Amino acid sequence: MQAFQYQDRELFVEDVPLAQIADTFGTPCYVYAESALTQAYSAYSNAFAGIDHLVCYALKANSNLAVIRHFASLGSGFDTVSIGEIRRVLAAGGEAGKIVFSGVGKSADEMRQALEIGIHCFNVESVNELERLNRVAGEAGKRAPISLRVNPNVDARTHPYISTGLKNNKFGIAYEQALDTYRRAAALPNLNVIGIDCHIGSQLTDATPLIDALDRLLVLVDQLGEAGIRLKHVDIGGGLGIRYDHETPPDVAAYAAAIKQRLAGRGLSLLLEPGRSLVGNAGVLLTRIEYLKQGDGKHFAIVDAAMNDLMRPSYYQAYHQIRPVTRRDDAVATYDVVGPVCESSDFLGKDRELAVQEGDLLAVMSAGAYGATMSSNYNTRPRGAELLVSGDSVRLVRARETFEQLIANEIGLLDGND
Ligand SMILES: Cc1ncc(COP(=O)(O)O)c(C=O)c1O
Ligand SMILES: N[C@@H](CCCC[NH3+])C(=O)O
Repeated sequence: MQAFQYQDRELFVEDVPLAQIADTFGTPCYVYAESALTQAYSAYSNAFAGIDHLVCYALKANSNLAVIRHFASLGSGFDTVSIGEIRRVLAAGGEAGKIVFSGVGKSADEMRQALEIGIHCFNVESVNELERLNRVAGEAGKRAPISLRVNPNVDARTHPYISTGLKNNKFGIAYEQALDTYRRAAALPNLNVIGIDCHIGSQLTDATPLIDALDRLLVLVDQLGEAGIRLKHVDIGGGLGIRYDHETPPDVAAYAAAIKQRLAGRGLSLLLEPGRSLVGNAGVLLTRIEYLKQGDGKHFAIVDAAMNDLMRPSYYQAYHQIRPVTRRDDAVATYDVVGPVCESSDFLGKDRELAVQEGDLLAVMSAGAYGATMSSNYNTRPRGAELLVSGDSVRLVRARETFEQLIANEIGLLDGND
């Protein structure tokens, strides 16, 4: 079932008209469909059934506690990139033993806390990080479970800002240095070498580079085995794309089949770190048109959401479909849909054919991933509310920020600290 669809002229989320949500909770707001979260997760768990695997949802895509809790209830693990994200997982009821901790810049304090919490694995990205983790673990009287994030030097063929697996990217350990680095890791007393991982980029619309990357990791796994270093798992990261416009993203089942074939008989368990493909099409950004404006040769629909709410269009020139919440028969015109922020790059969509009037609601589609999590308070704009819909029930899962919250860390300091 499609989670967002028209019934007559009204766009619904599951069984609820989006217009009703806007009236009750105001705009802008993010609206998530629980059925779409479940469906996306099930696509992975069904496709990988039969092999030892753990889906570690990358919560940088959407870290709302209710979303995390839902995935935890489905059995998910979590890929995290800060102690803050780890604490979110715990706050939402996720299991510490199913958390992997990625990222190039883990601080000693983050390591200490993650060791105390007892996460499943540190995905280590450099030799210096390895040595720091060994020291911190020794001081804490622990042994840190580690995987090395290897940079397989594979071109993910995606937007350069979200490509991470080429040798000129900051991520991971260079492929040629991986064997040596594993030998060093195995010799450090406070580390327990359990895995290998990679993540080559995001919004991949062809799975071939992901499979190529896995093949390259498996060559290393074999070489490590010959050197007496036996790994328990391979973690192939995230990256599967979604349909924003006319893309045909890789089918999870076909992707799984290719992976299963390569892992057969190896005795390795599999970790995956999907983010976007679990949440992207489960959310929309709901916004209301404040003004229609006729420029010199341009029509603008000025809405109450902006680049601070959804930065993907201005940051990556990313395309999101924009749909009217109530369809009209009025004449269609071509609009740039823009926000109130004081930047020319503040747009949500360009040259969109819409039949709209002032006061109408628009739904910016496919906004469940890297929407709310990348939002900011630029122009002192409070972040909007977030709602989670299941059938005909609507739950407020993040309240709209208030002005008082925005200035809270400044107000007491206004007259200086002396
Ligand atoms: C280490 C790591 N794992 C997983 C992901 C999730 O990627 P995606 O949302 O493309 O599935 C990311 C983000 O790109 C990442 O950096
Ligand atoms: N933020 C990016 C994805 C980056 C993933 C993080 N490694 C996006 O919106 O597409």
